[in-house]
Amino acid sequence: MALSGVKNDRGELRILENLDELRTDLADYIAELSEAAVKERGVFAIALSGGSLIGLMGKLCEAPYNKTVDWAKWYIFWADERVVAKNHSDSNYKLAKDGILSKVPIVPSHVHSINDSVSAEEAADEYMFVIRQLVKTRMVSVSDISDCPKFDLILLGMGPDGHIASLFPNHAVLEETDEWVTFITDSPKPPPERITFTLPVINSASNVAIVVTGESKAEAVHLAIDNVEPNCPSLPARLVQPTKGKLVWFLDKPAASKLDDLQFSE
Ligand SMILES: O=C1O[C@H](COP(=O)(O)O)[C@@H](O)[C@H](O)[C@H]1O
Repeated sequence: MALSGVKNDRGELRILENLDELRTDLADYIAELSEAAVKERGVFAIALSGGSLIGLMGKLCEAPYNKTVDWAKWYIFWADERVVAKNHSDSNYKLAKDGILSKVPIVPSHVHSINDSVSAEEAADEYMFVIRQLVKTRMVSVSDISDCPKFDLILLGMGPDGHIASLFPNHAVLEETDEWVTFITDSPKPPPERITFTLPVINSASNVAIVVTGESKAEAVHLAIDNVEPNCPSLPARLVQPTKGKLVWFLDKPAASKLDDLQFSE
């Protein structure tokens, strides 16, 4: 049985009994947001991450979602990408293509992955340009309080160190507020070269979901969500605070095991 509730200003928590329930709840959540965005705007602009998230989204390729989701209206982006060839096993694009995009009727021209034949800096600049064009045509909305794109949904995973997208703890990239997309060449987790959405873009989204499973991430979940002393100001996951949008955490029980005072109604 799922536990669900709101914790302080850290968003909605959904703690699922097991991975199968988490996969179903996540698929339902994405399908509902897709339907709402298509009804309101005619399109659904979704940004993916890599890592364990993609496997956890797998139910979207199964019934009923494979038939009921309006895939033709999806515009796909990446919240972060490793600067490797698209057919490299480290590529977040390849992970999503093999795991999801090749299994549902997405329009190929709606899939916006990075240019894998240029430097990290050029790839970030080009990606930002592409997003800018799609903001101009309103395929991606624009935030009314910042000049940032407002994605309908940004899906994030979180590493055991609390990193989200390619925003790592204590890294200067956390301070980047001028650009929508930036790059790093010294990622503490290989591969070193990556592009990433910046915090202002993540926090301008209409919806942000952080999907975390496993006991190895329980401490980072506690530091990201609970009122801890001293506060962890540079823990990237704690800096996800959508200005007007909604933040939802999808956790399995091991990932939630170190949270303080869980008082939820079942
Ligand atoms: O390197 C990355 O790691 C994070 C977390 O991955 P996970 O396998 O621990 O879930 C991922 O969200 C990010 O997109 C990826 O580039």
